[in-house]
Amino acid sequence: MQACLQRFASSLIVSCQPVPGGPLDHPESVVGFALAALASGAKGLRIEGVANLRAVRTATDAPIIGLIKRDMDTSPVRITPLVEDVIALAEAGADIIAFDATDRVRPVPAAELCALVHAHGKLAMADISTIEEARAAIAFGVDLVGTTMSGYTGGPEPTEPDFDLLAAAVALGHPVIAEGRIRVPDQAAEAIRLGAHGVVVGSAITRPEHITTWFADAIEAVKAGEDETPTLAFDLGGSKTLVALVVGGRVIETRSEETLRGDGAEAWCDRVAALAEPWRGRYGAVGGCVTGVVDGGRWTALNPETLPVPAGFPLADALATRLGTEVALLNDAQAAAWGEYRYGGGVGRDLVFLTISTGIGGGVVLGGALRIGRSGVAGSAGLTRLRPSGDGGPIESVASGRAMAAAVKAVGIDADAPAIFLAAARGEAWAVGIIDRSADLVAGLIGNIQLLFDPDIVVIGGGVGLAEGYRERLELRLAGQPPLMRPELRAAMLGRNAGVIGVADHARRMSKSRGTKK
Ligand SMILES: CC(=O)N[C@H](C=O)[C@@H](O)[C@H](O)[C@H](O)COP(=O)(O)O
Repeated sequence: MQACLQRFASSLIVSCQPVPGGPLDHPESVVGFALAALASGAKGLRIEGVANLRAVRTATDAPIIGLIKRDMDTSPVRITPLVEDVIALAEAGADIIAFDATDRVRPVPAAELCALVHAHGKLAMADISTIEEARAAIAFGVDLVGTTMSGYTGGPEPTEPDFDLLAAAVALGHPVIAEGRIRVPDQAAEAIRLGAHGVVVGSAITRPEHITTWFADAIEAVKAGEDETPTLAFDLGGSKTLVALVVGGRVIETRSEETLRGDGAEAWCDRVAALAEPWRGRYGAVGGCVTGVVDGGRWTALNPETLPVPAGFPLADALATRLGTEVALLNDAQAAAWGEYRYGGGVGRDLVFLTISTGIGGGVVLGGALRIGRSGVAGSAGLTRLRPSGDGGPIESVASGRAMAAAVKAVGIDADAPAIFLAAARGEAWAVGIIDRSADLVAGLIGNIQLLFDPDIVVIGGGVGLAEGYRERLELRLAGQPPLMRPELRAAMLGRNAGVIGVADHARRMSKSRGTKK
């Protein structure tokens, strides 16, 4: 059966699920969608319902993920909840059987469904919504994990795919299928870049009703006066260069590639322009955020280890020449702070944003304004020291993901930050100790930030900041503060896109204010 997995490795799987009750909801259409998809590059299919599955099975021997959806009064679980569903799918010819493996009230334990799938000689795919569910499913033996259920277990439905969950699941070292809200080719490509074993696309290929609504809504929004012209935004970081088309708080398309550290600033600017080239003519304002300080259009490294930017590089001019328009620039953490303030975890509140990631950065938004500072370094929390120099350096050099990895390497353990968190979740003392040390320092930093700015909230982002158990560690350490000085922590909501969303909004504002200046 493992050969079946290989047949769609790094490939597209098309979910052929018509809108229930819609004009295309019958087996003939499902077979039509399936054959059209396979004729055009898809390597696998995802099919709902026994009648559809039987019809498609007769038409092709391509790998099929089968599922049955049910709406039950007793459980919110919809995808293949029952023993009889697994049996029916196996008999109808599914190669892989997908079932909801979310941690919710359910008629049959997910582990039992998994065992039953295996007993029928089929592969088991767990549709999960959190990294804990992924871990649990792998532990009880599933062959594949899918990000299918992320965003569908309560609360408002997101519009973007959950690539943070995908990356975290891939790090578990088990095959992962990227599924849910993948609507444009660049998102499918990004999922593969992040290490997905396969990418399931459904609505954007086989639900004309949904696709039509996306177009119609966009047109209606223009009629209603909302500006739907995309803004071009980019985020040039130490490991990745991301360009995006952004409308309001939505990223509608992205392209990205690795930042080649040795190439130098002129080449990094060339790459931004090359990545944005296919979108020429589609965007209005242009904004970009970068690791390091931007002051008066010039760019300087804050920490050359992140990216060796030459001091005072004329970034605004270099980009304006390549893109043929003015480019509004921000430091990446400041841009993310603004994004979280406008559209994410701290809309409209006085906030300090802290990203605890490879490095540690931050941004301050007070009274509705992003504080850039005299030289552009406002919010650079990772560079602060809790004691005068000579004590082992800035907080970032002890508490960041990179520092944590370096500290364990010094004692002979080879583990990056995600691996350290995994080891801590298994209860390994060395890993718990290193995370605690980081949380001690960052909690001290947050306590000081609260006293300096007294913000409504402190928004925590970054791979380390959002890793399992980290914010709880911070809360625990801050719980003893007197109520007046106790920070209110919030999780960042925009993930990897916070920078481009924030700087796009900043760019729109800058271009409007240029337009109104006579
Ligand atoms: C949450 C849930 O019930 N998802 C279902 C799972 O089979 C389908 O309705 C989705 O269409 C499928 O996951 C593909 O996603 P998208 O249509 O966004 O490309």
